[in-house]
Amino acid sequence: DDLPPSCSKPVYCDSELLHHVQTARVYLDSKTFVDLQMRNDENTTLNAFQILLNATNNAPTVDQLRDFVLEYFDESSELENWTPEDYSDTPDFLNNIRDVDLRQFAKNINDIWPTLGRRVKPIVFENPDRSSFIPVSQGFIVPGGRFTEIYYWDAYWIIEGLLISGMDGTAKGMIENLIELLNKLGHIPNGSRWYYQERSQPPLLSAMMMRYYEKTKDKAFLKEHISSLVKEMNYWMDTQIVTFNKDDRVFTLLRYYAPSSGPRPESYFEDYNTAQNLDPHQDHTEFYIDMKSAAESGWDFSTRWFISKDGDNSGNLTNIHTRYIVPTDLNAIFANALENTATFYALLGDLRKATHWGYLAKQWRATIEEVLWHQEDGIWYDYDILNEKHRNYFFPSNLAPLWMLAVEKDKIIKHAPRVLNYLKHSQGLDYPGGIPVSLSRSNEQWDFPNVWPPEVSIVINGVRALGTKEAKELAFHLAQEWVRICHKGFKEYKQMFEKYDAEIPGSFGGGGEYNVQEGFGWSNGVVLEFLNIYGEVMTAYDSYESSEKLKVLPLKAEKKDDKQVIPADDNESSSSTDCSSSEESP
Ligand SMILES: OC[C@H]1O[C@H](O[C@H]2O[C@H](CO)[C@@H](O)[C@H](O)[C@H]2O)[C@H](O)[C@@H](O)[C@@H]1O
Repeated sequence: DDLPPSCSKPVYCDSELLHHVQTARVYLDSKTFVDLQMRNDENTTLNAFQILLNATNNAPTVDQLRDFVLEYFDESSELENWTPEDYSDTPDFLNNIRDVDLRQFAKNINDIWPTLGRRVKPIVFENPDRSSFIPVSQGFIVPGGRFTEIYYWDAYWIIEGLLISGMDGTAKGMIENLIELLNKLGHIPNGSRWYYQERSQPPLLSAMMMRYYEKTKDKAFLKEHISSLVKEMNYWMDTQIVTFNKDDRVFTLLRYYAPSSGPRPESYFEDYNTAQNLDPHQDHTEFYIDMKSAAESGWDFSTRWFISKDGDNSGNLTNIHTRYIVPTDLNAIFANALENTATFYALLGDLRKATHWGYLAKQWRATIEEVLWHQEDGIWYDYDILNEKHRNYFFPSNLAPLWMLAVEKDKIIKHAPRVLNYLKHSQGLDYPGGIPVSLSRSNEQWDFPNVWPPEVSIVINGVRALGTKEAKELAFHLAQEWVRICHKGFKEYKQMFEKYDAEIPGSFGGGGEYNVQEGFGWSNGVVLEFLNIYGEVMTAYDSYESSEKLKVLPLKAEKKDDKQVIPADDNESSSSTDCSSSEESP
């Protein structure tokens, strides 16, 4: 076929070497091999492997493969630990958290940042062809565990947390790295590894820039990078656009689509084996594209991307058809990015361009309303363009148009009671361990019972955006529940996890193709986000003891106008707090 391989580095993406090492399961986690550095240049490595193939009649044993890998690859990391210069163990925001236990929890989370700080070793810049790491100039915060590189959409929640911790320079460096990757590859890859080259992740770059600008008012930085932000928007419009029918009308929106040949290199064994279970009429290349497109969504993997013969979400990975699903979150993020671009141009004084992007943003919001809004259920759903119907399943991403303010203000007011009603009856709020990412128990990691912190953030900020008293109370309640769940887990395991278990409060999630990871960038960002918004009124416990503690702790900083403080029914301390609210962008 004419498709490019997963990347332009054969050792890591497209070679007999990759195929043999990964299918022989030399390492239990497929990512381990593609993260190794070569001791020699690429040709020397590939030629040496060819000699081994010739000597073994193309069938090297696992031991021979293991010996080869040990001889030609090096397990040392491309990265060195890095303590960000702007890290402080006593950041100001701690003073705004009234509850003593939560204040300590926030401090513990803040203290995790330096443990996740990394920068690329100078040797990788000197020998960039010996590694799968795409070097970047600034230090950065990694998600944690096996994820020792930059991840595109993780960076959004990490940056939110960094800004709260007063680490504006580190947040800026994270954005600079993403822009460096964008300018090198023409788009931002899934992560800073070559094997992620041919796919991206949810396009949150401009939202990151907006968060950074709101905090710092750094117009010079905006001016320097506005053309890169536009470049990214054009990349998505050039490559991911899809035209489809709904109710005999033609619409255009974005979908995830990541065409390249072969299995995902970092999960080669898993994809290759799943492909052996495809029906004889199913095309392996198409299957690999849909797997990579799902990875591009960040939801790898989920029944969200399954379309069975009956047009529902049943089945397994062999039913994956990501490219035929128009996602709520992707289009909401994109509408927000269009609006941000308009705002940025207005700030920079270019009103002609501001008008152009603002017009596109309005169009995108109108299409979201026409295509994704489900009139009877009162919520936004993904749309199946194969079967021309909504995918009426509960996902936190159903709230993404609100989170990203991709809904016109008058529509928000109109929809608010129905959205709240939908949520209450969705069963998505019925679990003690948080809001599950779906209600389908599929054993995939982006399905029940897993709770993913960024999705919790999407729901809660989506509910906040509804703006009614009832919505504000629900948002506070959900945020407090979530912080308490993470606090419980932290006390028990001394860890923040990448995902949690909706059925067991504070416990980690599972399923999918790798063990649960600790660290964890976005989980830390989301807890800090809620403590920053509600720190004055949120409590770690309902007990008398903690409300007593709460009363005696003085607040150092004055109450800020830009915080939305919600009195909660179950929180007596909040009854004396003034209620203020403001329209905040997401
Ligand atoms: O190695 C398997 C997959 O791992 C990543 O996905 C998961 O971790 C990412 C980092 O936290 C996160 O962004 C993603 O949402 C998770 O599902 C990677 O992004 C995938 O592309 C990769 O195949």
